[in-house]
Amino acid sequence: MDQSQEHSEKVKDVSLQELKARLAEFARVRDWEQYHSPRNLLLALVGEVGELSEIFQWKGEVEKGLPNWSSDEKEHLEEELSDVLLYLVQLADVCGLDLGKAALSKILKNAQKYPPSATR
Ligand SMILES: Nc1ccn([C@H]2C[C@H](O)[C@@H](COP(=O)(O)OP(=O)(O)OP(=O)(O)O)O2)c(=O)n1
Repeated sequence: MDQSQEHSEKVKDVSLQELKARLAEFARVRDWEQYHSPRNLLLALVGEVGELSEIFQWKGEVEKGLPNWSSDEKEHLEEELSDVLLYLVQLADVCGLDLGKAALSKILKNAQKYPPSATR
């Protein structure tokens, strides 16, 4: 079993708090906190959204579950999705916001704005 397989076996669920803490440590030990301003992180996030979009660019519509994609293509997609998530988590953190709490609260607001009966 290689290191990444071993890692994915061990990881059952991942919290935003854990990602936030690990990313803060990653930046701290490299002395990169000085670069991680809200604006810089936002630009990095947008750059990664661009890289994510490139994966789908020119492909036409893609079937859910990606049945025709190679494992390399799926791994590439996992990496770009992760980059977006990791910059998003860092952006919320340096803004002093609790992203998990905010997202749950937004889901509640969305449900009030779009009640199930109104969407049928
Ligand atoms: N100042 C930085 C630089 C990188 N990262 C982390 C967040 C992303 O998960 C990843 C981004 O690294 P790269 O800029 O090397 O981007 P890619 O991984 O997309 O590489 P490439 O652009 O060569 O495909 O590293 C970070 O937290 N802070």
